[in-house]
Amino acid sequence: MAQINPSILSADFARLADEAEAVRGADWLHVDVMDNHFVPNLTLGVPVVESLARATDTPLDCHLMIEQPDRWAPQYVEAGAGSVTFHVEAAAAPVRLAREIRAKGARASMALRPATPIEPYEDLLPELDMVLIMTVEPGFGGQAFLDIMLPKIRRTRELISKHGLGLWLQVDGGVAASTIERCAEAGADVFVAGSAVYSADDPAEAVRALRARAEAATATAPWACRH
Ligand SMILES: O=C(CO)[C@H](O)[C@H](O)COP(=O)(O)O
Repeated sequence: MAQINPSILSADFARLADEAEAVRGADWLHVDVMDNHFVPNLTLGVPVVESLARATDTPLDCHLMIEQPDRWAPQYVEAGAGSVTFHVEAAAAPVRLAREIRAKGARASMALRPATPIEPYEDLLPELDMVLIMTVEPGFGGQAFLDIMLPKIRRTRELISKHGLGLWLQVDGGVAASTIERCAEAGADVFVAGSAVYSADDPAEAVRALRARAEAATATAPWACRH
């Protein structure tokens, strides 16, 4: 089943509880944590995640675009995140970090910037619950989808299948009605969408429409019935 995770980067930060409610029916709420070091933008931190976790029933998928994720990621699990994604480019000890996130009770996920290949990290896959392939340079919403990431999505899906793993494959950046089918056909099954959801008149309906497109595109894919 395709999962749609609206990114609150495109939401009104003064009304986060209402904006979470506006996408009721979404699989997860994608929370972009940026530190103005790993990426040139600054968003929110642990206290906001704690408040948001109390304010919504939708599980939180925290994407840490920060330096020193080894130090900070466990705190996001304690704050209530159900899934925590760290960037492998920033992690000092990714295996230890993934194990710590899982041991604390959350799903562990590794993100790759557009210029980072998946192949060097093949041996890490069994330690993870999800891989996030960035389809824009991380830092800002509303950017154009990078088509040149499609081969990396395909390659990552091949490696997941080769190892017989059930981990999810998430894409983030420029995901919209015009791009989601290509991502799904390439092997993605979890889709982050910010502007495409929050700029819609009815964000909950935008989530349903994106999910229908992704599911139609992957109906015949053998990996698409894992969850
Ligand atoms: O991680 C991100 C940016 O670094 C955002 O989640 C992403 O860009 C979503 O926004 P949009 O769907 O508008 O591209």
